[in-house]
Amino acid sequence: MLPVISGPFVAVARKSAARLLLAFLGVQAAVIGGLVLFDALKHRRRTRRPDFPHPGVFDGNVADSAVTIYTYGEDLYAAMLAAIRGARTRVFLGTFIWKSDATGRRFREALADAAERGVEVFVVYDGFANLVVPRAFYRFHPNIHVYRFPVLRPSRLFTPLRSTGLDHRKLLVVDDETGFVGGYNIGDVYATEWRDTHVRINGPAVWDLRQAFVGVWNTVGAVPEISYDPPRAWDPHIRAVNNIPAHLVYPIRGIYLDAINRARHHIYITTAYFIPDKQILRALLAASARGVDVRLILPEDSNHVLADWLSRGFYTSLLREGVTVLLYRHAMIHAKTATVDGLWSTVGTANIDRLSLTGNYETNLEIHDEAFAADMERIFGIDSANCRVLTLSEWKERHVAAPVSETILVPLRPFL
Ligand SMILES: O=P(O)(O)OC[C@H](O)CO
Repeated sequence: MLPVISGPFVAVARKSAARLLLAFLGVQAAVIGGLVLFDALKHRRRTRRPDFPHPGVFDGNVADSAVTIYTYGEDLYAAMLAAIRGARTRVFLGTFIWKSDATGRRFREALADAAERGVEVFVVYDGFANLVVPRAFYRFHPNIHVYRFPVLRPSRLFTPLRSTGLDHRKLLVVDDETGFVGGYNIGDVYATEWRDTHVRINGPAVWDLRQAFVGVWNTVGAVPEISYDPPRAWDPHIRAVNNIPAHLVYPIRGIYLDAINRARHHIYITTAYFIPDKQILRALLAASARGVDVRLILPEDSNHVLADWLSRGFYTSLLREGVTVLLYRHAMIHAKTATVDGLWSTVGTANIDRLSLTGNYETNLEIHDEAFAADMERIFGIDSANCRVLTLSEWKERHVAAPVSETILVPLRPFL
């Protein structure tokens, strides 16, 4: 029989554990403060060049739908605004970030003009992501139906934490004929200073994006309810895959895992924030170990210092297993894309981190088409030319404070 430990021993043990935890949290806070300060100082010397490569606009077809890939904000926004200005019946727009700058105003005005001429307009934007934007900016034309995704929902106190996500999607659907989805939020900085990827669809596959918008609109109780529209086709070559926290479904993580585990030749991933969970990391390492050419494009310095440091905590195991880590330089790369074996592609709103893969509302396209994958790989090649290849020997020589900081930040991985 095990001895029963109780009384003063338990109290002392509890006190020591609490002290240790507090000390660790203090060290963690100090490390984060130090990194933020270090980053701010580095920021002054960091060169951001507007002349980073713009891979261009790529037109093609997937099954019966026309698909265009955009890789530069100004080109994309021009196409989105043209679609809104040409709308005849209905516009659905969802965005995570909507800045109150010139670009933000252009979208607001185009939507107001559409509503003025009788087009039904539905808008969703995320409350948390736009906390810093004055509320007055979101005073829309009175005929526009608006849903501000709430920062706090009291009803969520009675539902599982995992069902409370942010709306991280960037979606536009016009007249059920034209749809857009990808990494671009709405704002000036994204128009010219960030490298990102978005896709436009014309044709039957737009139904998927319509359903992505309408399904969540109705699920969260936005008004008025939008009627269901049955699909005109069901094409396995292109489909939208939706994370819907309210339904506790997160299939985007699943399509990534399946595609990585199926890879035989190569995996090319571009992601703004790389904080994979154990299974995604293991799948990538296993692919590399079986001879698959695994390449990751990540920002050398993103706009989130903490995300960068958490990401760096994975570099040693990636490099040891032969994964090629390509660090995008002199501009932020915000794309969320991947191709596998020149056959499978995904483009969407989900980063490879927990927030996206197990937390937020997200929409990714999953595309099985060689010509589309070839265009995506052309883009990957152009982006690679703007990257620095990180080597294991260089990584091992980083300042001794770096691995210590990376280790101290490990417990934060599940939160980002
Ligand atoms: O959450 P994302 O991927 O849309 O990125 C947003 C930017 O980080 C804004 O700071």
